[in-house]
Amino acid sequence: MLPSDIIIIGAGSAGCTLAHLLSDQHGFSVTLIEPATIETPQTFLAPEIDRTRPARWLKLLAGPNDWDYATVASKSLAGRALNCPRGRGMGGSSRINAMIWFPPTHDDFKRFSAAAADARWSTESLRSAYQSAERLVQPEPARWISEPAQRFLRAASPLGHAMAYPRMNRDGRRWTPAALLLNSPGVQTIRATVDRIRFRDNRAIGVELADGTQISASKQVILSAGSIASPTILMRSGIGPRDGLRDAGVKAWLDAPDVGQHLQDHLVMPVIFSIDAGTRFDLNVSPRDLARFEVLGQGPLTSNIAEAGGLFANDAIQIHVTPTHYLRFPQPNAASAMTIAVNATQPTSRGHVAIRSRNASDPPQIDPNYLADREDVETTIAGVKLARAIAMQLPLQNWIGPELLPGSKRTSDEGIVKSISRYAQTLYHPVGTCGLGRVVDANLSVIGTERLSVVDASVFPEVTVGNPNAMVMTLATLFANQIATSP
Ligand SMILES: Cc1cc2nc3c(=O)[nH]c(=O)nc-3n(C[C@H](O)[C@H](O)[C@H](O)COP(=O)(O)OP(=O)(O)OC[C@H]3O[C@@H](n4cnc5c(N)ncnc54)[C@H](O)[C@@H]3O)c2cc1C
Repeated sequence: MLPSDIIIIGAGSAGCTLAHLLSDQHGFSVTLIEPATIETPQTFLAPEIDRTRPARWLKLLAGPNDWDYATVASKSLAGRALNCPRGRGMGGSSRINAMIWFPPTHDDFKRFSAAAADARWSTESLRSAYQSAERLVQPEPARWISEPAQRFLRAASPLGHAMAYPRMNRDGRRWTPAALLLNSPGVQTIRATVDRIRFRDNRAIGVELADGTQISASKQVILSAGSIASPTILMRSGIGPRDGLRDAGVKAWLDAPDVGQHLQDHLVMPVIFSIDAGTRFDLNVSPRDLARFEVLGQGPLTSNIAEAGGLFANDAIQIHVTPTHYLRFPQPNAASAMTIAVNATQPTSRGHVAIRSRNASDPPQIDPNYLADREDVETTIAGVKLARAIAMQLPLQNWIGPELLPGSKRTSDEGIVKSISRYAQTLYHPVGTCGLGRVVDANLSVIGTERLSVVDASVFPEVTVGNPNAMVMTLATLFANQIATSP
């Protein structure tokens, strides 16, 4: 096989966007490497409808489209280990995510600018890259909003910036950046798992797949395997914290202590209220609603569940509202409920990702170190109180039922903390493990190497205030422009 100009590892949000831009707009030949989904006789049939209908996205988790990682057990979470889903297959985490399109804020851009310390990363350049990404995605406004979310929007508007979230959908159906590759003759896709990156001296020359096959690139290798896998591929390639790598049986040729460090994630606490069974959200829709969806792309099946929310308390708290019991839906016996879920937008706790061995099929150690910093606990408590305050506003107050979680008896801060430690969940936004200014420079090149870049959520210097996917695609767009104009 002739080497292409560029190898991209991982066909997720960043990888698909990059492959499209580098090939179709800038004329590079690209080899894109993405593992096949794990299909078993039991899981083979379900995913197609689950992938199409937004309301069924929770059904995709822990199935063939999910790497289905878990975090280490955490003391601050009452000894719980959390599921850590990551998308697998074309589209990556966009393939299984909640589809919320949340434009990065000006403060997000400022944080990236400061970390890059380079004129090409001005807030104006980032905004322009965002606008290009938005033109690719063409996010859709919500096509249907449940009654709980409608009431939330009216109740919460006086208290902050409440909104119905735009979606990464087309005609009311899930859309992922993998669709950008449907007419990309310059992109050759290989369905395989990358084991490691190959080097000549410190210059990346290609990759080795898990089956031992070697593939070469003549110009560049780009790592876009996401916040969990990208640092582990670097580590298996001998780039990472020397001591940690030695313990895993890998000799570090480049001691890079920050690889895998600074893991940051949004931890979400669901505040759950009972609602009347008549307004219960159900996946078993009527034939009429099924037809509405199939023919018009309208109706309850277009709900992404996390329909609305917004930023509150000077952007310190984000809210996601679902017309469901956050912890039980889509189980058929889940109580009729709505959830006002809250999270600190800029958590200060940091964790890490590490490899346990040299074996690519060994799941990594993931420790987000949630709530290690007291400030994150305080902000989450404030979020729970805010959710309760919103539930007391009209038109929710005279409609909503009793609080199920934390429960109206848990009024003290200690009581709320107990509930947070037992019930808080990942909001699925891990970032920062190959951080800009720490592991990669303003070219997104791995510091100490040549012709190797990381472009995905792992390079975020800080997590975005809102949901990160729009920023991931912004980064890919900025990088594609940089590479096309570099000598
Ligand atoms: C359940 C869920 C819900 C979410 N909801 C939202 C939301 O509503 N809005 C939002 O903005 N964000 C959301 N996110 C987060 C968002 O989807 C991610 O931040 C974003 O997709 C990350 O993009 P990425 O390119 O960094 O990584 P990914 O999209 O995860 O792509 C990484 C790719 O690399 C591949 N890969 C991994 N290892 C290897 C290997 N060894 N060899 C080859 N390929 C490999 C993976 O299979 C994957 O396809 C959600 C995430 C999840 C999991």
